[in-house]
Amino acid sequence: MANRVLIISPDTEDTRTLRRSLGHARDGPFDVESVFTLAQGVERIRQGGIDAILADLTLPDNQGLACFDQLHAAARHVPILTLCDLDDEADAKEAVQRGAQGWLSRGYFDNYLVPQSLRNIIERTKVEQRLYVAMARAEITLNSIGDAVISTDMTGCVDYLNAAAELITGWSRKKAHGRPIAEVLDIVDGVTRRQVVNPVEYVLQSDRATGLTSDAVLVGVHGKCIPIEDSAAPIHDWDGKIVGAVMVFRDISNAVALMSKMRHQAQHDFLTKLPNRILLNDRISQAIASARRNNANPALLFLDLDKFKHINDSLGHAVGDQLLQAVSERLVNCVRASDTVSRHGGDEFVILLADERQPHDAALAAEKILLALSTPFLIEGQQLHTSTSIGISVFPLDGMDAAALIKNADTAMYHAKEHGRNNYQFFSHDMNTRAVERQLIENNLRRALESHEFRLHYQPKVDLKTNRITGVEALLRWEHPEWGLVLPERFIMIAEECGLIIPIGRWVLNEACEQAVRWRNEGISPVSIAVNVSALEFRHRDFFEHALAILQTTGVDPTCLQLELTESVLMRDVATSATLLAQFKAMGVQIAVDDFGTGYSSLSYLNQFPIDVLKIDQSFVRAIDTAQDSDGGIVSAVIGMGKNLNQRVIAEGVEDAGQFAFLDAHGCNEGQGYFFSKPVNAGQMQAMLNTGACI
Ligand SMILES: Nc1nc2c(ncn2[C@@H]2O[C@H](COP(=O)(O)O[C@H]3[C@@H](O)[C@H](n4cnc5c(=O)[nH]c(N)nc54)O[C@@H]3COP(=O)(O)O)[C@@H](O)[C@H]2O)c(=O)[nH]1
Repeated sequence: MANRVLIISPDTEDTRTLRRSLGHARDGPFDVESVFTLAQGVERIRQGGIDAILADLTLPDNQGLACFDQLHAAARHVPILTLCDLDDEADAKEAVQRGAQGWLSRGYFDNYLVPQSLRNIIERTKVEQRLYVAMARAEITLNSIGDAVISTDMTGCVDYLNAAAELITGWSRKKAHGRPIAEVLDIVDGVTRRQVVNPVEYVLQSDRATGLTSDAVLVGVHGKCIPIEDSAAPIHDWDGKIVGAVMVFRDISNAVALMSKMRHQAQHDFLTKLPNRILLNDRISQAIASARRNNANPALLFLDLDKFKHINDSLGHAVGDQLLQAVSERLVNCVRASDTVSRHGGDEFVILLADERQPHDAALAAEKILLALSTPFLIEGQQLHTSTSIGISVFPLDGMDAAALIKNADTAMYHAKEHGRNNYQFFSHDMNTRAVERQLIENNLRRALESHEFRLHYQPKVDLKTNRITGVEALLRWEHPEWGLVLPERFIMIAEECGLIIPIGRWVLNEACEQAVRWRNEGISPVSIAVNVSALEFRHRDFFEHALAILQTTGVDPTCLQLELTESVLMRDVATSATLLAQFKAMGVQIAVDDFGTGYSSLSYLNQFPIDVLKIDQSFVRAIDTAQDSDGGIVSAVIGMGKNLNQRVIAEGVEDAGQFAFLDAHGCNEGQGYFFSKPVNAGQMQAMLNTGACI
């Protein structure tokens, strides 16, 4: 279809010339219309269909630039060429500044140039129109999509953001414009939270498209962290030269949440929400790997609810399900957060005690569980009683991997069932015996104090030169009504582990002080009584206050009391030990280091403590005259050290005349051991004290 040109001119000659030249144009004629005034021109433009305008700016109803402005306002998207005299082109030039496409000089309306010029400007306008539409389409599309788009120039400064990018980053297009991309897109690693290289920077440097590492997190302007997924690509100009980069990214919070939900579902039991077998296996493998590094003994507890089937069958599955949920809750409350309670299926649960150091800890956990499940469950208004049988396997003794440990804990659980249910059994026979023995002792210890089953025996310490008794060591004995005399080796450690050593230790100190007073009242000259103090007692916050109270109430002379502490007890917290010892020392209480030589104390630290006595451990005394220490080098070294530090040295465990002679010859002050006397009861000790020598 021919292009339609509107001529607006009062000059009929100009109009005729132009009509002729346009009507006979070589590439096809134009449809030409003409009007005389601006008002007529504006009216025609409004009707539409005009492709180009040739306008004289000297019209009867308006002239010059004002005339052009009005015309341009009416025909914003129609190209205009103005007509002017050759010697009066100023307005025509200014009109170009205001939007005209050019001008034609009167008298030079060339038959070839005029149509050619009109065709050019009409074509250019059409191209611009198409470009405008394309840009508008792109803009609308970019602002309608959910993906965020951001582009930069070659310096990495932002020059465009779509609506989604504004929403995710929190930056408006206006504020972001010209800012460095790393400022607008602060991207960190989702796991380490460390800054990652912005993909746009990579693209600008490499001229290559790239994707972001997985786990990328965008930190928005208000610090909100949004997991994102993105890709970035270079923008090239016509010559293929890189001029910037564009990055497309999207908020994947929902996908991440969904994925984590699916992962959780795949690894957890639907009913109880506990970890399932898959997750348990994974945790066991992790615990084993860490146990190899840390020398730990993770343990597995395999639980089967006793008579659960009966409850399920008689009261229905809904009640059974609720019972399983309630049991799960109690189990979780019985263990540490670092342990894993899992449901193995049905009424079976497996618990991983991840960083157990001693198999005994597994027994304690099992007891706690038995106790927790012994309280009835209240479900749908009914009281339900259940119990559990527990099998225990311990790494590495009972298995080197998850499968073996689970299998053996399961086997042990069957033994527990055979033992009458509601109990636990270790897979290993030895451990079972030890656990049972330990439990038995702990249970009996708990009532031993109230039942007055403890006694003190005394062993004399003897001056090696004079053979006179210099003092006694109080040694605890337990007279069990059925087992007879129980030695401390069998129960002291258990008492420490369950905390009973605190009341027992207080009883020992009180009894020793009362005995010293009883002997004094019997007319025996004051004798030094040594009492063993364990780590837990020494560290107890009230240890000093209690000891002071005992000294005051019994009325014993503090200089007659000696506290025996091992090196390891002293070294555990040097500063606290020094302070505490200084307090005792200020009262006149004597301090002895027991089992000297078996610990790892630093001599410079030891020097900080107000020590009166060093007790050479029996193992060194025993080694005299044996292949281990044929010349008694260790013993004589300790004796020499004690002398230099002005401390008395007592040799423990002296059993024969050879040891006695050696110690005496090397200047050891005192000795203690079966060579002089075994520990004896208070009456027998009193008889010796009466004579001053061992009988
Ligand atoms: N915290 C407390 N610990 C206590 C208390 N009473 C004792 N103990 C500690 O228990 C360990 C074992 O004590 P016991 O069975 O009484 O053995 C002592 C002596 O009977 C034994 N001994 C003494 N002479 C000889 C000897 O010639 N040969 C030989 N084989 N054994 C001998 O040595 C034990 C004394 O050891 P020590 O305390 O190191 O002087 C023991 O570690 C006690 O400390 C208590 O009330 N509280």
